[in-house]
Amino acid sequence: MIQIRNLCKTFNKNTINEKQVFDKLSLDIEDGDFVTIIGSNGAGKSTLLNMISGSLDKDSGIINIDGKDISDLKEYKRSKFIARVYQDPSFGTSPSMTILENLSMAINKGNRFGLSMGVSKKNIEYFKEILSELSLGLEDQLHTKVSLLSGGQRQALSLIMATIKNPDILLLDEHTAALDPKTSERIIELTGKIVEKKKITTFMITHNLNHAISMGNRLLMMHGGKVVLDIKEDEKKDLNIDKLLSYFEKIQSKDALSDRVIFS
Ligand SMILES: Nc1ncnc2c1ncn2[C@@H]1O[C@H](COP(=O)(O)OP(=O)(O)OP(=O)(O)O)[C@@H](O)[C@H]1O
Repeated sequence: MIQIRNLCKTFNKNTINEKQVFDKLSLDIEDGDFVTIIGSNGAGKSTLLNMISGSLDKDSGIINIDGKDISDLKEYKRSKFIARVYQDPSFGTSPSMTILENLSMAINKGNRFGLSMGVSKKNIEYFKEILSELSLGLEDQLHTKVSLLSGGQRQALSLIMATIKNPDILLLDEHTAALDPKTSERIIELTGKIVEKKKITTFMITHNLNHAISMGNRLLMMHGGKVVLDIKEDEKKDLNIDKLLSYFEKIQSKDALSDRVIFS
């Protein structure tokens, strides 16, 4: 279980650019939850994932995972159990290396041995098996440099690399936003399959409301550094775009109302 308690984060403190993103944010996530996160620009979605992954330090607060506070643990230590896929397909892979080398590196992550240890005959067979499930023909291109792959192929590879060692937590930050609609659907489908098979606790930021509704068992809407909507299980199954848009409108009208109060 992930317990976030009283998380505070302000960028550029005591400067003209000071920006408070979180003021005592608290959130509980159950093991195996697949949480989709939506919200306006600047709502704090990426900052939340950055603080869970450790790429950003907290100001104060606690991030407990299975009862242990990890909020002071360095990012590289957290990466043993937290995996991440970014919006840019080039982030998760090494373009100058081959598919085989990338996968070998991923399967060796955290080991003290060089990547050659991962290039065993057994692993090659395993890599071919997982790649063939993608139906992208990558299993026959093990020696192809990743820089020659399309964005969708690279993102599929990034997902496989991120999850090959069965992380406890998977952070997806708009990981299909840079892909064309058809490829985006394929990567979403692959995401669903991997998460279901490996039972990984997953956070997926998306601006695609269809994906936010169709994927996962829980939906969070963030606004101004707060979780303003938290829809779980059965309620989420009943959700549709119209309902979600009406929630958005309510929140925006609340904002307009508070602006009016401030300026009146
Ligand atoms: N490294 C940083 N330095 C200064 N301000 C930052 C930094 N990272 C984020 N912010 C600010 O914090 C706020 C939240 O940003 P964040 O990227 O978390 O929003 P988001 O909900 O992911 O938005 P988007 O949908 O646009 O990606 C924004 O106002 C942003 O400008």
